[in-house]
Amino acid sequence: MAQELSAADKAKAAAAERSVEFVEDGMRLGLGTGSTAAFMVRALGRRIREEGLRITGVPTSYATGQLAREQGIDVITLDEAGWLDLTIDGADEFDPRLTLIKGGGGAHLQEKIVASASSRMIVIADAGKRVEELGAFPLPVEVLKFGERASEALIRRALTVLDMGDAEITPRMRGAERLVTDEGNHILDLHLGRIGNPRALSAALNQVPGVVENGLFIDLCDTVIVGHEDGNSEIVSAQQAQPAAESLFG
Ligand SMILES: O=C(CO)[C@H](O)[C@H](O)COP(=O)(O)O
Repeated sequence: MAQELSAADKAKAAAAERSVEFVEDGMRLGLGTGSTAAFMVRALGRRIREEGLRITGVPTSYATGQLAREQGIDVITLDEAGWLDLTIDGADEFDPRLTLIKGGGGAHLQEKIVASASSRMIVIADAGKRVEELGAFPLPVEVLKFGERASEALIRRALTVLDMGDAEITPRMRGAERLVTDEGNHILDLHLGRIGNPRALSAALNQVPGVVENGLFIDLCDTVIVGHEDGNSEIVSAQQAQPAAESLFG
């Protein structure tokens, strides 16, 4: 017997189900990571089994890759795909410009590379992820293990220059151990409260030697599908959206 979904999962499932309506036969897809993205991967699996949908998928984490294979998706690497038609992923926060904080699941590095190699990025989220200003959710920064304390000190200096010097910085843990990302790195979470200028912050963080990537996604997402607990979903478009692939260098 199918298990009854919690209210929160109903909202995630509603967004995920709507998102796979954007998927067409033959597409090369970026497959996001997290609990909402997992609903999307399962919904794709259903379309493959029921409609014979043919797609190839590039997962953004080891976990998503495993689930995608179980669902019958033809999994390839990003380098094999070369270019992606669409990436569908979750997010931890999105603001009215559809700037995102991602990386709650520790996968934002691969997620950002995949989204940046896609013609389009659609985010699926429950309504609780919608904010007027980013920053209540801690901003993940992936750092090399080598010289991590030195990198953290420079991150602190960058935050101070940007008037956020008081922010707490905490190491991402998994139980009693440091979380190690799929790329073998650590994550530092920045507890900022509010991020006045995401672009300046992202640029400053990525200047620090040892920082691999931060969890701000700027001008990458053009559409958010918000799922609601009653099973309905709503499409939110950015006022000034750019195709994902054009956002970095025009
Ligand atoms: O960025 C992510 C993983 O790195 C996730 O997409 C984000 O954390 C949202 O996860 P969930 O759908 O479980 O709330």
